[in-house]
Amino acid sequence: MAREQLNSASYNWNAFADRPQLASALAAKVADRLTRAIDRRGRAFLAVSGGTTPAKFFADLSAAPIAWDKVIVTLVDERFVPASSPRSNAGLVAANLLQNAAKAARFVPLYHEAAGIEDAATSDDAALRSLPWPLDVVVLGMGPDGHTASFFPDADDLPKLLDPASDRMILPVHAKSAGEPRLTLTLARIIDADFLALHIEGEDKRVAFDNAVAPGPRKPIRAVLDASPKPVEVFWAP
Ligand SMILES: O=C1O[C@H](COP(=O)(O)O)[C@@H](O)[C@H](O)[C@H]1O
Repeated sequence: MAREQLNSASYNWNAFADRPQLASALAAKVADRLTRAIDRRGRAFLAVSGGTTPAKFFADLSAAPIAWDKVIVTLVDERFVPASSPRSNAGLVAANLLQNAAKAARFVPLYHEAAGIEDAATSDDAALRSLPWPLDVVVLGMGPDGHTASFFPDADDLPKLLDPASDRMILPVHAKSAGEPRLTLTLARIIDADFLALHIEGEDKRVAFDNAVAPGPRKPIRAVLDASPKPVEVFWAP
């Protein structure tokens, strides 16, 4: 059900009675899109977000009976911390998604030891170029401030992160509100995806989303909705 058409893109609002039902539905949709990609091109390329929201969705997806050995999983963004850190998105993915059937997938992390975030982003960008772009599936999250990926409203160089014509895969992010330096997919790579979903939960995120799509100062999530050539599938539960 499309709640409203935006001035340059649209989104579809998929609301669920509770979070387990959302997790099950999103996992089934992502598994279906991955299988279609494998049927079409012999492999599938998935980018997922971290934070606190996706754990149940990851657990449901990890059990999906698909050809996980043909799936490459990477991150939409990463905090500049090792996988052993409780802040690590790679750690969240390892503990919740790369389990069960999904253990057979190939995981490509973003964090690696480097002199600094700029060096890490440069080497990530070079290393990830060999992956089978464009992404088949991207699942975004969103913070209460309207950030998505690591596109924080107070990020230095935010226009560069949000440039729909960027040829970069990965860029570094410095933002006071981010907690630590970040590595992020660029908006250009995100909107190239064959299937783009936004997974948000709770009344606070619904209000934040509604504020972001209302007229007014443009939040990063709105930049993604406006730039996406296809409707973004929003999955929400209270
Ligand atoms: O810092 C981050 O925040 C967003 C949203 O996280 P959530 O805990 O509010 O769901 C997340 O999508 C992103 O991957 C993460 O690095």
